[in-house]
Amino acid sequence: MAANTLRKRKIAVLGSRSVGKSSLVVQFIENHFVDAYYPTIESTFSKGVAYRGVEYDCDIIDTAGQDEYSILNSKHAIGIHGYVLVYSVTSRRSFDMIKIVYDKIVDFCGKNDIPCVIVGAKTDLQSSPDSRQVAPNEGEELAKLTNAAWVETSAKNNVNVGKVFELCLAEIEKRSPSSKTDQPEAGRCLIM
Ligand SMILES: Nc1nc2c(ncn2[C@@H]2O[C@H](COP(=O)(O)OP(=O)(O)OP(=O)(O)O)[C@@H](O)[C@H]2O)c(=O)[nH]1
Repeated sequence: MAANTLRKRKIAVLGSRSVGKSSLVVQFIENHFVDAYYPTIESTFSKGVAYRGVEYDCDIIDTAGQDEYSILNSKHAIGIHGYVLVYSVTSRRSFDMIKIVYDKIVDFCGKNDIPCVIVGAKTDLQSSPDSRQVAPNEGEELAKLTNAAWVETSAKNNVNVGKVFELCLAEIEKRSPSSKTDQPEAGRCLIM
């Protein structure tokens, strides 16, 4: 029982509407791709993920799409160990939203080293001319700026989907003061 709770990790998936957050999560959890678009309200999925020989019990929270005016829901900051921030490589606007969402998380958590993975989704669409609006090096640059990991994916073709969550666990674990705790930083009380 204690061993299980030690390895519980909560990951929130955030980003603009329709960038492919649910498709990424559904492909990861259920191994299939949904072509239709159903706007998400919020869903939580659980899955065991092995990382470096350790099995983590991950809760993955698929959120409703954000825009610049959305207020960060405290449920998506308190008790969250790591973030997956998704943009579509076919949407410059969704890429610009990543920094806005990241800054909201930083403001909410009161610290600027947040375990996160920035994901450029829908790479299978880049083959049609002019459809790619965000170059890979822009994603990499943003990841450097935010001290995050970065990867491009296609939920449709199941490219790099598992890697997203492995990278997220890596970002969480490298900041973890001790593998003996399951309390995320944002969930702790700070007595001033
Ligand atoms: N070609 C392609 N289409 C994708 C991919 N991922 C998602 N889509 C499509 O993009 C649309 C939106 O995908 P969703 O996964 O619902 O997007 P979302 O970010 O969860 O949307 P919200 O719930 O509104 O925030 C759907 O029609 C998906 O089929 C992908 O990797 N490739």
